[in-house]
Amino acid sequence: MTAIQKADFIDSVEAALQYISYYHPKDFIDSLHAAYQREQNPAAKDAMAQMLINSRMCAEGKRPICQDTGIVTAFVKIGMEVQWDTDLTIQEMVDEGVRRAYQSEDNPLRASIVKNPIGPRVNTKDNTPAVVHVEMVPGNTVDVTVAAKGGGSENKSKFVMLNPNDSIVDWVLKTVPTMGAGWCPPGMLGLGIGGTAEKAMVMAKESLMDPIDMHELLEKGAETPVEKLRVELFEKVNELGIGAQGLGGLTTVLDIKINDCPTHAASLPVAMIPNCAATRHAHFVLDGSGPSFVEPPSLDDWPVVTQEASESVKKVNLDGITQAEIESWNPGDTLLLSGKILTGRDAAHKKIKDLIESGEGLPEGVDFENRFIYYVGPVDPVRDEVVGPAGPTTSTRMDKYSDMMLNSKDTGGMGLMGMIGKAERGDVALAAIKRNKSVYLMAVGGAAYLVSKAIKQSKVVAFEELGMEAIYEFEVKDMPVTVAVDSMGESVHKTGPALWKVKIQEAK
Ligand SMILES: O=C(O)C[C@H](O)C(=O)O
Repeated sequence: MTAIQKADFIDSVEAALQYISYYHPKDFIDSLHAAYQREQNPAAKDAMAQMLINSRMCAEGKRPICQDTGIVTAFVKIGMEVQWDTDLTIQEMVDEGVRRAYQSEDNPLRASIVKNPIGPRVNTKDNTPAVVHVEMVPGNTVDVTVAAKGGGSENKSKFVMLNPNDSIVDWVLKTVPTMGAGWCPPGMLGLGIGGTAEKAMVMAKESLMDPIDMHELLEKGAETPVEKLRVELFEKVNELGIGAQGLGGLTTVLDIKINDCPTHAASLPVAMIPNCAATRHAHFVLDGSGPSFVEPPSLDDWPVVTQEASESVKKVNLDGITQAEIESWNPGDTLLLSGKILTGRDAAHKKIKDLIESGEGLPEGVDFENRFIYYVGPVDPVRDEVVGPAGPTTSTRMDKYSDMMLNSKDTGGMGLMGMIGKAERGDVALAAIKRNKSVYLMAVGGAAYLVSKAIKQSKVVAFEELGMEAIYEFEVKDMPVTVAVDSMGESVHKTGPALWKVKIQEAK
């Protein structure tokens, strides 16, 4: 029998979660770098450059790759000959490891978990609880894989119950374009095929814990039905031309992972969960000899990447920006923003809406008129930081507030001039942008530490009780963004993928 000590388990979970917050897996870096070198769309290539530069910065600075330091998922496989020396359950021990990792004084992570999902969605402040999957297996060790899963990619999970003779490929190729870019491609798609609905989803999630090996599979040649499906989906999903950050390009997925298992004769359950540019998972085994810590990588594992200056870079001062200047920007233009911006995301927008509808109005000192909003929930600062990693959240979730925020004050709106976030805007937002001759700018998701270096001042101006979802005022200098929707309502997230899908087809 092997006795596993509570402290060893908790210490190992804490260390692994800290590790994955700032170290990408090497297989991910190698695969992303190869995709970067292949990429022919300058905008997608620049996005991947920012991700790679950010990744190396995080490895050096030991600060989070993404401001969304995720909801923790743990797969715990307990050997049948294991004995526990603990007064806590597996869930309680994992949660204690999460609490310590996310409340670290040296590298604080972001508390992203809210209680009672249907309201009032109060933040739990310590990022617990984790989602824990426990299994009993033969042997005398405890095998643990932990992952930090961002909300942007998790929100794009899909499930379908196909008929036994339906085409999985057809369903995936129809579904992936509906997922937009909120899952921060390039990443991976994890599929769970078979079992029952819930079994398929767990298989899909667990498949994402495997290292990226598509390059090796292509070299070896696909032999089994699963390998053949992986290769077919890999090639055909990339032929969609969605590209990095949904800007259009050659690489949308770096790998396709598939777990499968027996299922009912009448069923073909298929779950698909994307993993994003912040792919974060680590594996360790406890054998009773003490805690198990993942070996830190060498900085030599990271390629040296520099950003090629784009010809269309425009330095922009948002303080005093004019309507004419906004209307001069074209889709795809690269801007370096300086000046003051306000932040706000899901919870803040709901509060603003409630305050307006109740007639109470905005808090003293909060005025969006002629301002820009940045959809972000930052990590708390540490040491001499102004703010922790602060990359964009998915803008699409705020589409329904576009009229409220963009319409002029004399028509009952907030009079906002522009929005900054990531991923595509839906038709409601595009119409509001066009009607108000506003603009939507895109910052790269998955380059949060790099983006934070452009933030020179930060203060909470409203809704402090919302934690990372409060309204902050940032002062930025040379914050890199791309014009994603211009004042005419043209969206690069529509034109880019459509153009590159054709280019890829023509090049075949
Ligand atoms: O929560 C965040 O900061 C980002 C989120 O993961 C998203 O991609 O929308």
